Amino acid sequence: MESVKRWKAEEDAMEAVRKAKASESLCTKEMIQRKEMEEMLERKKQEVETMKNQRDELTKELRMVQDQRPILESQMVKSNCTVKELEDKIISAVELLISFKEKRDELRIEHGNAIRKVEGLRNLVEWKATTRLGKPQFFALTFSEINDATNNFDPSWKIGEGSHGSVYKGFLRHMHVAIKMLPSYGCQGHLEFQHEVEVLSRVRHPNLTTLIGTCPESRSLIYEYLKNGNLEDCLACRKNTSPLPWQTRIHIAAEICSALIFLHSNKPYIVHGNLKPTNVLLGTNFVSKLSDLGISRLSPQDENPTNSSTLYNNTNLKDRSAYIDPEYLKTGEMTPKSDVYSFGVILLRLLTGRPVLGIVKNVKCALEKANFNSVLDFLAGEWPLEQAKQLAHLALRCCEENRLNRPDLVSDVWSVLEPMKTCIASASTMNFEGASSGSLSFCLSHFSGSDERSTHSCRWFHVRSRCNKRMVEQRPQHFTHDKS
Ligand SMILES: Nc1ncnc2c1ncn2[C@@H]1O[C@H](COP(=O)(O)OP(=O)(O)OP(=O)(O)O)[C@@H](O)[C@H]1O
Repeated sequence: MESVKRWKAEEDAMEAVRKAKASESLCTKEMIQRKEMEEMLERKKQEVETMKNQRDELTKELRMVQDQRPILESQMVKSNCTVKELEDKIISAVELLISFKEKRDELRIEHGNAIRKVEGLRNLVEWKATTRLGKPQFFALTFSEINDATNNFDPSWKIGEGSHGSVYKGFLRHMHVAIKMLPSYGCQGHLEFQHEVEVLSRVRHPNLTTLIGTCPESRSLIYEYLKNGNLEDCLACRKNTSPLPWQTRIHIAAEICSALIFLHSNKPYIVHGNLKPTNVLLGTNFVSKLSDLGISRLSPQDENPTNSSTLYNNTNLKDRSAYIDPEYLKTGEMTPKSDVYSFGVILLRLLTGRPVLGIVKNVKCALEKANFNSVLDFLAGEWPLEQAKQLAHLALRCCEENRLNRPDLVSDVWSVLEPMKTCIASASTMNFEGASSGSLSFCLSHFSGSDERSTHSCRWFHVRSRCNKRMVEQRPQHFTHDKS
């Protein structure tokens, strides 16, 4: 019994020791956990501290920014105002510039027209003076004068070479002249040559190149010098020439027509007979004058203009024949209607600027297909389409194979060209301030076939001129451009 009690007591003691050990290890574990928790807590505290610091700094910065905000906002308002002011200034400066450019263009055109008028009047006065005196002043010059005038025929003074010889620029008796050196006499005698030249020198018109004199010794003819070269070079923009505006082209067509009417109305009539763009010379402000009048009679080689191939290659020859009246080629008979044919081809060249070969066919085709715009020379600016078409139809009538179907220069051609020419001139001087797209269509709808054609076309051209200003701005002005 005793032993049982002791065993039980030992058992209890062992159980108590076990429990004590278990609670000791639990306590150790808890202490470790507590330590870890305390460390974590410490770390979190530090993090919170750092975040607090950052928050404080950010709050400080935010406050500073908030303090600056009204200042920045007022600065922004100020700069917006300045930008607006500058924009307004730029807009008004651009408007001013555009109006200055428009004014400048108007003045240039006015200036050009005024100079044209003066030139025309001067030529008229000269012509009247010479016809009143009965005989124009005509010089017979010596070879030595011609030699001096051309700086001993300096090759750099040579300005052209045609089928009738070379042309030199010269300075003679204080004048710029063009000296044409014709080939040898052939069958023509000295007196005959002199007589022929004197007859030619009496034919004077503002749109005919004036023959000033002759040098029978060297068989040369002395003409006034036209500083803007020939129409062919201008249409092809050779030698750095700028494209001719459509207004100038219409002027040129009218001037050629006027010179031809003058020649044809002579008794007996005079036929130019060699009309082509190289024989249309352009002087100051692009006033045009026909050259080479009667030259075929002075040149032994040229019975038929298509035969004189000495100086020409095949292409040139073909181009030349494109201006020749087909009836003349068939019959050998040259009449004023032969000039009308050549004039028609020149008019087509002025309108289209295209090569002469096939030009009649091309324009006919374009008109038939209602595609005329595609053949117009856009380099000339914005053509007035209806008027350009009217001119194209007229030109095609001039180019009729049958002479009898070709129009009359006075009643059919001049009657169309003259009002157009006048309108272009008046458009530049008229102060048609109310021009707008509305007035443009008004003028368009009233132009053709009206009794008031002249008035309407004046307005029309004026409006059209204004519409063309943008293009004109990008073009050097022919009216004032000195190309000598
Ligand atoms: N009076 C002039 N003023 C300025 N240049 C001129 C003058 N006469 C002729 N020229 C220039 O010389 C070139 C040659 O003229 P020319 O009349 O001899 O030959 P063309 O007209 O070319 O051909 P063709 O002999 O078949 O008529 C002209 O195209 C022109 O450029």
